[in-house]
Amino acid sequence: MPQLAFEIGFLNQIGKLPKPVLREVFDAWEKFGRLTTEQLFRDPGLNLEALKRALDPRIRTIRLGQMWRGVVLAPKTGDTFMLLRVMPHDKAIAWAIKQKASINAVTRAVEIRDAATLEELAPAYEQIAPAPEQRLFAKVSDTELEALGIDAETRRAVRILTNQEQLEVFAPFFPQDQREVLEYLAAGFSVEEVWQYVVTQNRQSTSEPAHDQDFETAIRNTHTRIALVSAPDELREILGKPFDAWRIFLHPSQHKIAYRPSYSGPAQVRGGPGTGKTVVALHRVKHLLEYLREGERILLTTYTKALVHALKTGLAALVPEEESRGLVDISTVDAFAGRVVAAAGGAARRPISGKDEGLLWVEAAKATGFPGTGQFLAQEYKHVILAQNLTSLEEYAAAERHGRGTKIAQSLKPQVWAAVREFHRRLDDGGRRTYLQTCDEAARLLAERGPAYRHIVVDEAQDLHPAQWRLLRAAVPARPDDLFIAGDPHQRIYDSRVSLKALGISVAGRSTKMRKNYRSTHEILRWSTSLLVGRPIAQLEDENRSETLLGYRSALHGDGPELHAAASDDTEMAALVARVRRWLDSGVLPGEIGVSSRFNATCDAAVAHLKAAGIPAVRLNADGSGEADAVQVGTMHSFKGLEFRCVAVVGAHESALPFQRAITPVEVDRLQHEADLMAERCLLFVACTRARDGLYVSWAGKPSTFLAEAGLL
Ligand SMILES: Nc1ncnc2c1ncn2[C@@H]1O[C@H](COP(=O)(O)OP(=O)(O)OP(=O)(O)O)[C@@H](O)[C@H]1O
Repeated sequence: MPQLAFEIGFLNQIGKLPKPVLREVFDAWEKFGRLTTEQLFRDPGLNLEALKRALDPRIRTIRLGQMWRGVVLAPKTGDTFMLLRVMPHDKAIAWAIKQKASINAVTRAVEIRDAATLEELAPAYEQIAPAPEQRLFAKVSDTELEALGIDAETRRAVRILTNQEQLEVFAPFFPQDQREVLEYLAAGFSVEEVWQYVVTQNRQSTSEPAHDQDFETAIRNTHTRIALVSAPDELREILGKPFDAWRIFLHPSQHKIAYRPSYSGPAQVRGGPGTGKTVVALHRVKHLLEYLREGERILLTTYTKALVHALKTGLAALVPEEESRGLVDISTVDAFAGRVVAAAGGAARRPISGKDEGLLWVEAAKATGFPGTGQFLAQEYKHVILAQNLTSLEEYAAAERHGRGTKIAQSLKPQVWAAVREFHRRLDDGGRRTYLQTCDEAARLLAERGPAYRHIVVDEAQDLHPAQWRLLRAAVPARPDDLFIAGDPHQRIYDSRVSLKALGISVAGRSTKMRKNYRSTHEILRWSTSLLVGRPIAQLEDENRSETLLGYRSALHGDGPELHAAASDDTEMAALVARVRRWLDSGVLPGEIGVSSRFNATCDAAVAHLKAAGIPAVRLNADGSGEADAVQVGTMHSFKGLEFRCVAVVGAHESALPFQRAITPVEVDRLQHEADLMAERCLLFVACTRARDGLYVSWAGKPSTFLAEAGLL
């Protein structure tokens, strides 16, 4: 029976297509399932039309109402058709006649290339190309390229390219699997690495097509880009939830990590923003649920409440069975700690806010006559005393102060310790406790009473403090598949420096890096990445090693970020309103727009201005819930882990980023000063990388120095 499969190019369009056109797609899909191949070709409603000037006679169009057409691959043999794109009539024809379909000889998957555009581009670049040995792929032989699936037609274009920028021009037109190979090679990976990271991933479990026209087999081999839908409800769900493409296509490299039967100990998945770490973490939970024994439970945990909300929604979509999901607790690490302490009947103590904690340190310093600042004490407490779980002056006196930039005399340590005791006393008197103290106590309780979970899956792991890691370590027995950790040190925005290795959590041999971004367009990504390029970022597993964004890339293309320099706060807000209105006018829904700023006050102002202009807008609740069909406005911290179709980053002025009050003065601690600056830079990076299709960055007066330093102005 014939069938209409869906190619990722079409799936990525779904969110932007008018609803009536999607209904037409649904009807067409049904028709493919109902008629014979012969009837399909003769059906006047469908009009499976061959195109006169088509480069590839197999590429045809189908009617989707009066104005729209679907571009379809109609192979000569077999009865599986493939919908590639949906466009208005003229555009569809213009696009369709330029495309060619082929089967990759190595991955055995179907690929589509814009052969006409490649032909058009090549001569101009050939004319300006330097000597062959100076070109981009000069060091890779034809045999090697062929072994990686680069066919002769692509090689002709490849041999002209001189640099990365030129590859970017050609890339969208290359066949998909081949494009990925070329991008990896250009990023400096060896032929062997590309084979391992890319080719073997894309050719998993494939059957050999019988001949070079056997598209039937090749379509079924193309797990990463083609969805075969068997039930109407399944298709309704796909068409109704445009951003859930990941549920259909877990890339093989993601699948391999998420569904590996077992890891012999803690495992880690890392990668830049939007590489699918959260998606992989959710799939890992699904996998672990399959094998969970009676009485066992899973903890899925992260840093912020907003992300907990997103994880709950994501897991509900992936694991529809409520009973199964009931075996997973989803909460922040702090909330988990609170539950452990409460369950043990510990005295109820209110958590103290960061601001009040700072004040308490100032008071403790004053009361004990400590000669330094409250800020120094707070950081010494967090990064040395709590981080290493030091419980006596003797332990503190003997401890290493790794990562601290100020030396302190041995003779001063008793004074530090006296201030710490005073701080504790004041907390006790007020019936208060810091979040990290609660984690510390919970870890101790679990160490006495035994672990609470069989598996723990951690998302956004880069921001957890050693005390939180100790809690997680105590909450799960050291067995295979105990901890699954997803994180990205480039997005470290809270001041926690952790080396998993130093905490006894070794992921050696079980750490995988993902490099392909599925969220943002290449243009947004390249711009945002400039903020961090060349700046050393410590790895999560071992702080003495650096993480890089080498090979990090996106296959999506679109507009680059739009920058706006305003003269005043008011004109900046007026420009924001105008920008949001343009997004809305182009069909973006209010809930698909995020507005982010460094400060709460700027967020409030943005909400007020948007509302005054009649645009629904809400502050993003700490728990991530809230009105779904309004523009979501939140601080950069609260945007962590989330994503929006369009993002406006406002208030990116010199006085806001970096925010001087968040930066420890050099004289208090040099290393801390640098770490704080980096966290502010990462904050801007996090905010910008939440955007899928549209990014807008504005400031009033002078722009943030981060923008100029990164060459982005
Ligand atoms: N294989 C895939 N195919 C298509 N889309 C994908 C795939 N994997 C992930 N995505 C989509 O990419 C986006 C980013 O995924 P996800 O949030 O898991 O990334 P992340 O690495 O956790 O990002 P961040 O670190 O920035 O929070 C999501 O919209 C997700 O649905």
